[in-house]
Amino acid sequence: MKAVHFGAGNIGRGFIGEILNHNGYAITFVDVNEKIIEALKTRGGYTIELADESREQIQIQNVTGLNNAKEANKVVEAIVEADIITTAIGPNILPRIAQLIAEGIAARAARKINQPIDIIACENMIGGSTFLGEEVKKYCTDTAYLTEYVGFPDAAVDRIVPMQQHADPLFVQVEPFSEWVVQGTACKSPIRLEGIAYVKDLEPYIERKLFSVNTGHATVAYTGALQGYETIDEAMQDNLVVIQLRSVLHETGKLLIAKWGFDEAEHEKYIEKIIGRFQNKYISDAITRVARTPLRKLGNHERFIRPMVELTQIDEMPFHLLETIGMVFNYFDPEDEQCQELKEMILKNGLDKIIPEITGIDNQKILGSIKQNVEKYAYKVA
Ligand SMILES: NC(=O)C1=CN([C@@H]2O[C@H](COP(=O)(O)OP(=O)(O)OC[C@H]3O[C@@H](n4cnc5c(N)ncnc54)[C@H](O)[C@@H]3O)[C@@H](O)[C@H]2O)C=CC1
Ligand SMILES: O=P(O)(O)OC[C@H]1O[C@](O)(CO)[C@@H](O)[C@@H]1O
Repeated sequence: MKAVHFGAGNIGRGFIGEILNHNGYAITFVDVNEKIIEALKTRGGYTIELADESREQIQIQNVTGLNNAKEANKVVEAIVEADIITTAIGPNILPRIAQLIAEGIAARAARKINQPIDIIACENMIGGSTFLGEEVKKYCTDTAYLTEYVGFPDAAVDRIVPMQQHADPLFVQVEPFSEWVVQGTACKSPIRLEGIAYVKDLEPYIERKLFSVNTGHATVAYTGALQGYETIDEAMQDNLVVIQLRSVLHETGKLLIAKWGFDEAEHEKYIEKIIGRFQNKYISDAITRVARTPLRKLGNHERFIRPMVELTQIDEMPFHLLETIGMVFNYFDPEDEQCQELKEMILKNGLDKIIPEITGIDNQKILGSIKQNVEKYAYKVA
């Protein structure tokens, strides 16, 4: 059994690789990072370590790598031979790999491969695989083959894998918790992997994960940055940060319970578990990683804007989410291109123009509340 996985980064090696390998797959990782790809090619394996007191190590074997910038033809061949394709590359990068995936699918069609295949995007994003499917379709001439034999089931992937700084470029330390949920009804292949929960309706799961784990983690990052911290563990020792986190999670919790009928007591436990995960003393996670690409995180369907807007639609005013949104607009990491872009947009066009542009909101009352909070936290952009 063969898998092709795009993105040999933290979650790719630290979680997707583990599940695929556990199910007996030989994995071809596809990435543009030459150092990682070379190491995968020469060593054919790597180590995952659990970030808890056990420090348990899991050996991943039977892997190799391909550099899509230099070995596109080989990637096409790997897609022809694959039984499953996965990605963990970043939502913004998905359109950049769509053409190559389309070429691989065209090659499968030309060789009359009638074994259906699923392509699962494991990104922090609602509808990630569906989005990738639409991008791939733009490059497909034989859309009938695509429709019949290729599935793009959406997925929610949950495991905190921080930035890795080890002498071994492949070694990856991960939190012990993990969860991978896939929309089973959208699968074209009969393959079912151990370690993946296949569900009929993914929406409640992806929203619960994105609006709790990711909204929460990002809240810690932006509130922590405001307080001058550099790591999540530092920030989590500050009561003000934890109070903001808990308040935001109770706001999104209210929405999730009202919208999807999650049990209130169970959701409370879910929130507390997440807070415990952020407090993991065996992980030191950079605020810059969790707060990265703020323009993307301010998008209409993303972790802050969507729950905030939906809460207003059920007559709730999410003051804490609005505060965090104010902080995101003011967050600045000189190494992050999107921070630079956001800062330039604010300085050049002003808040009244850019807030609706970035968030996709047209409700004047909500726009006014956002502006108020951006101004309240205007500590860097001035
Ligand atoms: N790290 C985490 O804890 C989790 C991350 N995710 C999601 O997984 C995705 C990846 O995140 P990470 O693994 O943290 O990021 P990462 O930066 O560690 O990995 C991304 C990989 O994609 C590669 N890449 C970038 N552009 C490429 C291109 N054009 N072609 C081929 N490869 C390319 C990079 O070289 C890198 O190795 C994101 O969408 C993130 O939201 C989801 C759940 C957990
Ligand atoms: O900014 P992105 O790409 O969503 O990735 C960062 C996120 O990944 C995670 O580590 C796991 O989902 C979160 O805790 C964090 O918010």
